Amino acid sequence: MSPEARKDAQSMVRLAGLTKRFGRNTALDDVTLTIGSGEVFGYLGPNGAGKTTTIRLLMGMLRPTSGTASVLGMDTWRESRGVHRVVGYVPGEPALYDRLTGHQHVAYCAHLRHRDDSGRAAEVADRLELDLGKPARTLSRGNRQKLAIVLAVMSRPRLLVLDEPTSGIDPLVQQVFHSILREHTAGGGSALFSSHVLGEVERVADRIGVVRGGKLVAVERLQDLAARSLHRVRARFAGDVSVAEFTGVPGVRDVLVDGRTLSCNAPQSALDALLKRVSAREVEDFECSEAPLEETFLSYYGMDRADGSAAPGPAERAAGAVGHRAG
Ligand SMILES: Nc1ncnc2c1ncn2[C@@H]1O[C@H](COP(=O)(O)OP(=O)(O)OP(=O)(O)O)[C@@H](O)[C@H]1O
Repeated sequence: MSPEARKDAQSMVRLAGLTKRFGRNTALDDVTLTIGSGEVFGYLGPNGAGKTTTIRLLMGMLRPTSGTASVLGMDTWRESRGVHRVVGYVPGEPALYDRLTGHQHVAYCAHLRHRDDSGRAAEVADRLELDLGKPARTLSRGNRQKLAIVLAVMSRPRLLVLDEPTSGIDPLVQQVFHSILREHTAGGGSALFSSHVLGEVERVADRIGVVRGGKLVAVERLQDLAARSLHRVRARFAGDVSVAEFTGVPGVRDVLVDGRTLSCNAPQSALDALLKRVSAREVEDFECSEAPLEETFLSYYGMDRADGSAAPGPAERAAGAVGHRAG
């Protein structure tokens, strides 16, 4: 085995210069990334960024224009059958057979894989509070999503490919899903978890990657993002202040001044310098609180908000200024 092939077999997923064009539209542009054993990789990007294209390339449903995608050293296009044996896939819109019940879906998938996973399927369905006795056409969106999760995890795959798997599922059941995912990684399994918001992946991802316009613009460990967690600073002064008084402080971002009030975001490392600037003026009111991780993320990467609205302008300008390209 060549050193390159050995490296491939060690990493669960390996994307190398992966590019997909549809006519003149480049949906995915030179993406290079590895996902290791036991790792959950949160794959984030706004609508149309290239997440689903990446997943379809990974599942061998699309042929790369250039570059390669492999799972456990198997090329996802040329060796897709081998790849499908080790991957569990939860699509964004699960394709189910309307007339078949959950049990019948389980039996059908078990038949395709030549193995009986019905015990494991029943256990997962029970934990997700899903009734496997009902035909798919009678299931709500959230329950269809649960059935797709059961079908993906029941064979204990090495890799889970999850396309916004918890959309439509209530928060308590999402927690159950997260514990199923943790058990999967504790056993050495990996997951690629795609979403358009950090909130969906932040409790389970080890690393996050941000894709935008087909390019992987940043890859970062979630704990490093947490370490750079921003504080929201608000101050009201006795007289008018100017933006210029606060913009020069390294690390301070999203500075807004409205007459006598200042609002900005700052990592902990910038607080001392910022406070010295603030206290150079007469302060009437002051507030400093740690921002939720989602806000730190929005500020650095300019992603969509959970409610679908765009991130503010300064965040957009700062996007890509931190983090690093995937290697
Ligand atoms: N089969 C196709 N033919 C032509 N263009 C396509 C095709 N599939 C995807 N695209 C284009 O590729 C780009 C990336 O799309 P993709 O579906 O991968 O984005 P996404 O990040 O999954 O978005 P969303 O979050 O909305 O699902 C878009 O510009 C899309 O219009």
